Amino acid sequence: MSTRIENWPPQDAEAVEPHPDAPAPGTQLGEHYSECFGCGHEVESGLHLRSTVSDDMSVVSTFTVKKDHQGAPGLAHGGLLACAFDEALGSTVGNLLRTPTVTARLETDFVRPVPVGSTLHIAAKLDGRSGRKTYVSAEGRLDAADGPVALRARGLFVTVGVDHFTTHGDPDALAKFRQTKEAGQAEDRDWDVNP
Ligand SMILES: CCCCCCCC/C=C\CCCCCCCC(=O)SCCNC(=O)CCNC(=O)[C@H](O)C(C)(C)COP(=O)(O)OP(=O)(O)OC[C@H]1O[C@@H](n2cnc3c(N)ncnc32)[C@H](O)[C@@H]1OP(=O)(O)O
Repeated sequence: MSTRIENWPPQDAEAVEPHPDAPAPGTQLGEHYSECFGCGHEVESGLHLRSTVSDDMSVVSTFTVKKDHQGAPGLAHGGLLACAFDEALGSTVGNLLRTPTVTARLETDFVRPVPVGSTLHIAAKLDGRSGRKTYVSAEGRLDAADGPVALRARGLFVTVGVDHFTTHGDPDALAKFRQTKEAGQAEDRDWDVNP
């Protein structure tokens, strides 16, 4: 299952269309869950990614590297950087296609070191879709939208039903997720498949 996807997107992928009710370019996306390590405000040492729709097919996110995110002294841990890309790519798919998806595959190329204190500007775009599979890729630049490229990533996200979360997730956490939504604390989430 884990063979590298050589052609990106693969030949069977079709052009992807954003959902008719996808948030418009310029919309700032809220956290999708307050306890999410990637974007949730309740996770003190989390990544606190903040994302904005840039066009029909793209979302830009920022992530500022803190001391808690170190691997080597003064430098971001690679796994955390991959996590930031997982969040940025997943948020792009989830918000522009308005469907629940999970990461099936994530490839990350680390191009240059990312120091503590720097801000990664991650530009992610939808590349194609084939059935339940959505292909999405991103570049992360240091300290500015046109700064030097520090990482590149590609992700395959698979659309799942709500049963994925109800079967495998924690009921209390799901209840909290729903309450957050009902209280309007996260972005509008009128998903096609609604938990
Ligand atoms: C109630 C909540 C609602 C949520 C809605 C909120 C949305 C918020 C909006 C936005 C924010 C989102 C931000 C989140 C960001 C972070 C996301 C994560 O980190 S997710 C956690 C990590 N990922 C997992 O835990 C998956 C674990 N894996 C699985 O559960 C399964 O393997 C799954 C679902 C991925 C696939 O299992 P199958 O049984 O459903 O389907 P099969 O047939 O195996 O795969 C479907 C197709 O995908 C291909 N595929 C699957 N895995 C592949 C791989 N590794 N490489 C290549 N192809 C793969 C297969 O070959 C197949 O392709 P063919 O349709 O036959 O052409």
